[in-house]
Amino acid sequence: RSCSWSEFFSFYHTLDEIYSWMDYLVARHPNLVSKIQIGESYEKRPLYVLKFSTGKSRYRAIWIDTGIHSREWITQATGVWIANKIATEYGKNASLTALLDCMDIFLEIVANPDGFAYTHSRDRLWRKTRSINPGSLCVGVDPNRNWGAGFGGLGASSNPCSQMYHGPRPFSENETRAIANFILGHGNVAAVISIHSYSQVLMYPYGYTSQPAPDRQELDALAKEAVEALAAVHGTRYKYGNVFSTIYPAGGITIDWTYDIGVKYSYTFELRDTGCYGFLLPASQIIPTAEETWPALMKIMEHARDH
Ligand SMILES: O=C(O)[C@H](Cc1ccccc1)CC(O)(O)C[N+](=O)[O-]
Ligand SMILES: [Zn+2]
Repeated sequence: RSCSWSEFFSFYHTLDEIYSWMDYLVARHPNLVSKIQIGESYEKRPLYVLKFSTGKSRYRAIWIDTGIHSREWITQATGVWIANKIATEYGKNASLTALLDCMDIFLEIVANPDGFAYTHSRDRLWRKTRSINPGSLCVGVDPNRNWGAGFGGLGASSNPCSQMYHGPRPFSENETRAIANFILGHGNVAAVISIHSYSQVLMYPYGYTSQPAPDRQELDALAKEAVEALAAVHGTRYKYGNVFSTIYPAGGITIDWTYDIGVKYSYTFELRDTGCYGFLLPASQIIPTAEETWPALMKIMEHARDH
């Protein structure tokens, strides 16, 4: 039985299957795709990032991460589909080709591999990293509260047993520190898109304060365009707005830190659904979810290229 790739994208996969597939993609598209390691997890797993680049020089870059919360399986699956989409449509799709002719894309599909492995082996609903908290029986830090912007503020907990435990200090986690160091080291990242699930929302800064972001007008207008492009595919409706007022206050989040270091186009997606299945979204919804997310991503990436 030949296993067609569309079948591959229709299923959730283990960490090893995704890492092997990354190597397959690189081997199949050696002039466009390469794999870099930005660090290692607490349990010493490699943190791999796929680089999509046509340029010899270092173009301005777009960063996309999926799976930073390990239980949000639709996000890693969407990351796999996005990687394949970029690799197979470069040279065919005019707008993607135009984008890659002057931008690089960096995609970290499994941003929390220790947690992801744990969702397969022990606890499907594990969210945090798997680092040991000294003096506590509770394991892990919330990697979306561990960033150095509004760290330890609203919407984060100092209790290691909490799902929103911010950790002992900013960037205490290998997994967040590796991304931050990569973005700072690259020095030319124009957009950061951190993909979560669920609740069907597209958000921009801030989460740590109710103060409006200086660029909120532009970020809001772009979010509106993006969710309209998303809805046009399968009719899925997203809300959009700043984190603080759209969902809840949250200090120490990825996009507040990237925005505050100067990455204007910092966004977070909360993919399907709105609570019917939640984190246990059926695999039958992987391809439809990825298909509708793609035009929204393209809107943000093209805008970042042009501004
Ligand atoms: O609380 C979170 O970190 C996200 C919501 C969010 C996402 C980005 C920035 C601030 C908050 C919700 C979720 O994706 O983690 C789903 N959940 O609550 O488990
Ligand atoms: Zn999340």
